[in-house]
Amino acid sequence: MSKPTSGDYTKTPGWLDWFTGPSKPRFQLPPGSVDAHCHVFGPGAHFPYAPERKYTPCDASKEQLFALRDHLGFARNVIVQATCHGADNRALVDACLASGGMARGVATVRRSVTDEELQALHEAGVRGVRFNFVKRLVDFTPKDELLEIAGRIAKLGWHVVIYFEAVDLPELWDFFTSLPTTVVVDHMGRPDVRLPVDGPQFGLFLRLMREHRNVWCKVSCPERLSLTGPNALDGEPNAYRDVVPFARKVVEEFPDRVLWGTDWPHPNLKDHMPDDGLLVDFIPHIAPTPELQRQLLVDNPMRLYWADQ
Ligand SMILES: O=C(O)c1cc(C(=O)O)oc(=O)c1
Repeated sequence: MSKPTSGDYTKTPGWLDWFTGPSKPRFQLPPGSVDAHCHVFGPGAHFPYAPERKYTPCDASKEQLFALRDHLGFARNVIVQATCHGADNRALVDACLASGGMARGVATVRRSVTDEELQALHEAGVRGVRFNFVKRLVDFTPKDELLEIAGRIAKLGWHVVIYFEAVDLPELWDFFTSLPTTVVVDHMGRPDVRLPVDGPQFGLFLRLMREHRNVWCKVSCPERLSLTGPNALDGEPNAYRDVVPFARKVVEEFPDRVLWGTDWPHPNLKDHMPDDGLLVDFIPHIAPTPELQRQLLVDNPMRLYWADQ
């Protein structure tokens, strides 16, 4: 793959660029698989980063994303608006439009968005909005504003993607369970994987999914959640073993409400940048049967993002 650039921007100190030589996965993805969580960053020279951003990344263009898709063997992408672009969805829309229908988007919008703008996003391929509660990534948005947005996008048949840390779930529970749409949780609600999979913290998340059948989960980002690895580098076939029991529990209990994505280009990783080919090799550890793999990678994302097909 071509190398990451950063144009006139100065990257956040310590920023790790995405890995330019991903291996070919050993795991053969089912035909039609969807990478249901990835981002584009800029390029900043065409699509400036938002003034209110909390980090400045290296660029990660649509061409580089689509090259990775083809290399890994995915058919489609769901591109999630990254916080470094704030509520300016131009890079996301540009990527969706350039994909020939093979990418859908999840946008970030403010209360001031007009119905015409929402309609234009829909036509570009946007099917959801993201509400972010991770304090190191965004400033607080009042819940009444988010509820108003949720009510408006529900009419378009869109869903809400939520990103939060496990310790904040008790406080956010009432808000999440009041949302009128399908709700997709990013990165399993970021559990602390040192705690037991059947303990109270992850138990609360499982309860959210058990009691609320509109809640879905991305069983993604083992590279963020893992504390003991081993990392997906240097041909490691069994990466991030400490995350496996958590993801596998969710896949096996809720096989029709799970999604998977690479999270490329992996913003804000601090200690290593994974080989995306080896990340794909993580999938059969959490979805061990062909049936579970097909649901996770094809049937579920197609139902949510390409419902018209
Ligand atoms: O944990 C993160 O730093 C992170 C950031 C973003 C974003 O900036 O949008 O998205 C993700 O999925 C994860």
